[in-house]
Amino acid sequence: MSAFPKSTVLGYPRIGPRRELKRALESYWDGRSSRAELERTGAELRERTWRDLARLGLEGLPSNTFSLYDQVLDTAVLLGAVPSRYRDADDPYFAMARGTDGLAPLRMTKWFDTNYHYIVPEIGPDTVFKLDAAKPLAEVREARALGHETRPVVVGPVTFLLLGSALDRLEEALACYAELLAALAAEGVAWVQLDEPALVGDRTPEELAAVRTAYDRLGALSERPGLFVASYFGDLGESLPVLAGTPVEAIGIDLVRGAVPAADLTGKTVVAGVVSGRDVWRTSPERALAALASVRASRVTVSTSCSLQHVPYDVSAESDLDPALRERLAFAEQKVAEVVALAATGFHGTAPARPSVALAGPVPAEGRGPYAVRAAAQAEHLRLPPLPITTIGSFPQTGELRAARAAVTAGTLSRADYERRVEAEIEHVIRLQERLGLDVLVHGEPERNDMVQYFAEHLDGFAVTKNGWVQSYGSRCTRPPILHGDVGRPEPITVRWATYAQSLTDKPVKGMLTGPVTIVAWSFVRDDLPLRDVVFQVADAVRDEVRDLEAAGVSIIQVDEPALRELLPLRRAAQADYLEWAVAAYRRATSGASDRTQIHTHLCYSDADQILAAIDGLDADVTTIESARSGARILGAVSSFGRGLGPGVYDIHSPRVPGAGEVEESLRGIVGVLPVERVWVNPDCGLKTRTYEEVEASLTNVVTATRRLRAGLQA
Ligand code: MET
Ligand SMILES: [Zn+2]
Repeated sequence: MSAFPKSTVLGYPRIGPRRELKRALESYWDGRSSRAELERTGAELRERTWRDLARLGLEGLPSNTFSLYDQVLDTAVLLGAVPSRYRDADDPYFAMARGTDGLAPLRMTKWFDTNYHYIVPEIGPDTVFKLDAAKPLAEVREARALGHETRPVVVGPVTFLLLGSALDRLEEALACYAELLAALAAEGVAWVQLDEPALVGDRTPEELAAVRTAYDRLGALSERPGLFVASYFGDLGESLPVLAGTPVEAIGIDLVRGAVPAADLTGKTVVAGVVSGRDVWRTSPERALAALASVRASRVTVSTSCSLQHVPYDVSAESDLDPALRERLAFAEQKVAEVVALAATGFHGTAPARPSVALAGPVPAEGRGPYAVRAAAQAEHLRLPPLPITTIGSFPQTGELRAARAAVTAGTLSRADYERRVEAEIEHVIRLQERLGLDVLVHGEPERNDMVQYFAEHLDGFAVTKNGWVQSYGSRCTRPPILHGDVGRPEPITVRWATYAQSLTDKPVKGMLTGPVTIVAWSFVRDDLPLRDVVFQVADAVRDEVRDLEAAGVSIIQVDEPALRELLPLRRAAQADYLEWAVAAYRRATSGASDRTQIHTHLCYSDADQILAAIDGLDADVTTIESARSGARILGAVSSFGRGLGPGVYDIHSPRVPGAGEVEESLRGIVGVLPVERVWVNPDCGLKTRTYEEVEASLTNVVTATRRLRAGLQA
């Protein structure tokens, strides 16, 4: 077996430096281009990545890190775990990812504690595991034709099965992995990378036994490449001795989030993740070298802490950033260069001084009364019908609006003209909601490029990038702001749009804000202060905005926290502390409102099950929460909250329009579990990714269904 290369990365961004993949996907989905054209874009992006990594001097190039949608979905296809209902679709792969007219997509959720979303494998009694190794083999051959030997990367069996809640199918899955390893060996592949991020979470004895079985079994195969099991996003903990006891030759350890293991790993190669794949800061060479020098193993390879898919491509594309800030930054290209540079040294260095720790300011006194008092004051003031209908905030972001924003940046459209367009859009959205018969209206968020970036652009302490895109799911990308200094709110941000919208209608208009945890979770955050203190600084800025909205006459204010679950530490031991300060931050942001002001919060994407007590602790008057896409599992759990609840009645991630009957059924399910007087009717999430046509049809059906239920209530 050849030695593991001295430098590598666990994965690389794939959306394209100018989001080429996004454009190619959307064009294919819209029927403007063929599958062959899409494949061509994919091939160009792969070629470019391998060329760049080789040019930077990286030794170990990964392959199969490219994906047309998601690497977990690719693994499902690899193992034959394609539910039969998708097999006859025109394009089964995208039917699973996005749904079709007649088929709902597979469930999607967040990849560990990142803002990347993967497609949840559906493994049921009908699943027949059967290897289809076409994709990894094709990428190995494609790279070879370009002059690169590569290490295919595949999600490992334990993580894949845990994500699909099917660890009991280990034997069948292992048979496929064994066949895959044989096929790769026959292809002349020297190393394969099996990603097992699930091993950094708390694992039961049964799960640890599965790790042992899996890697003993795969390790015992006679015809196979070297096995590199990559962990990331934290410490391996109790999984490390188990893995170390199997015949795998190389183990990947995240030395940014986790500590250098005390264990002696002589006999193994340790692929040491010392360059962070989760932030945008330059690596401290002293800290990295100190970590590298203290690993006890037969061989140490320098690597990133996880795939670089979570960071943007290249700092040098950011000419507008303050040079002093730019100096501190490293995106994917710069991080590869750091890996190469570290590998070229002899791993000698000293530990750096610890960063100084700032204390959070005093927590503002709680201003709000108990829920019963608030609810009475709000009911009196708002006079809403039973089952009030609302939306989550955003309406479709039209191409015209995006073009207008680009024109302002380019200097070809004046700010005043742009603001008139935003107002016209707000008026359109208000009229549409009135016509459809919604009860609590929104202004539609047309002025926001993104729910976090927009606030970052208006707060001190943040910088925004031009090209710093990171894939969120499929073709969707976000451009996380960079929180690099102390946060402050120099002036009101949303008040003028909210009051303009309210001036157009007699129905209440909700003010829409992004919560402190979400703003921080979806930004790249300074690493010289404890996260909690950074979040509290943001919370104080949101608190100022809540106060100003209220003073301007806005009587419902929604503070979104879709990322509350995302920052939850993967290890249980650290979770309570996080949840305590996250909830405190939310209350700090919202508790300046009077009892008469109704505070809403919104959560989505996440498996909320683990953080229910914290969601309850937010003490929002109304909680709207994704429910339709995740199969309404959440209902029973939230029924104890005792305040307003809006479980989503339809999935907004798919272009499919739900029928009125379907919405009615889902609503009946909801009022079967929750007291009807507390139920709100709303979609799973905001509507910005949909078209007006879809939105109008869907909301029409939502109103029809709600009216049928209301009629039943009166009868
Ligand atoms: C990801 S949660 C989105 C909430 C936001 N208010 C919207 O409607 O788009
Ligand atoms: Zn949402």
